Amino acid sequence: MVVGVLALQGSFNEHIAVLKRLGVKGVEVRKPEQLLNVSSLIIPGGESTTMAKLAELHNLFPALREFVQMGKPVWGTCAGLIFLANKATGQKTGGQKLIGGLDCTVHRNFFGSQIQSFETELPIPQVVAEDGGPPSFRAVFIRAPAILDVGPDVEVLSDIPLSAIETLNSNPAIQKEEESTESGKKVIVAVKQGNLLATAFHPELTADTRWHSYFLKMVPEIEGGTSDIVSTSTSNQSFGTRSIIDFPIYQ
Ligand SMILES: NC(=O)CC[C@H](N)C(=O)O
Repeated sequence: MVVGVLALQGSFNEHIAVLKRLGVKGVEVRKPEQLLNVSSLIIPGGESTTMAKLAELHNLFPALREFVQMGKPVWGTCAGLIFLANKATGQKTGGQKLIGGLDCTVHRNFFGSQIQSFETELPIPQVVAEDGGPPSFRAVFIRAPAILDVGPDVEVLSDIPLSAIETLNSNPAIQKEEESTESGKKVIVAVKQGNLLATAFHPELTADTRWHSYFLKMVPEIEGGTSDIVSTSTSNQSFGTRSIIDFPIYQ
């Protein structure tokens, strides 16, 4: 099995390059039938409105929604996060089509325009951290969205204090959010909900592969993925031949 990367637009090459560095084959997905050949999917950053139009053109929405609903691991980065959200605000007039499945409201371009893009160090979530690795990761936000609220099944992995982003104080969306956020003035930038992972930042643009490794652990078919589950199993079956329902991670 290989990891699919939606390759309509955006930073799909960069994701494929990181997968390659981790010894995993990433393949470009542009047509619905190509989803049948992949175990999981990364939806890259880019421009979610354009991506939605291209997905519509290629008749990808039914297959993408089915892929999500089947419980296959899907990771959306930035525009990919918007694409996976159940609800988006800050959209262009007329809205945009979303795959949905991720129970959250995402605000497009939350941190401002392209020139207000920024990088910052954020603490690495415990589940993503690796032994001996640095305690933080470089989070690259490019005209990024932020998650404003999440449903009960959504686990928050990372958030960011609005006060940390000085240049953004002039952004009306942030000011509004600062007023409405009760304590700590934070917005959410990374979440997990079952088979879905979403990040507002771009790990594929850094040398730190820990977010990709974390996603790969959600993909049982990959050699090395969920290895702790396999090693504690009493089964002698080889990793690659076990059925998906044998893996507790899918429950
Ligand atoms: N880096 C990105 O993916 C930017 C996302 C873009 N602002 C959008 O709304 O789609």
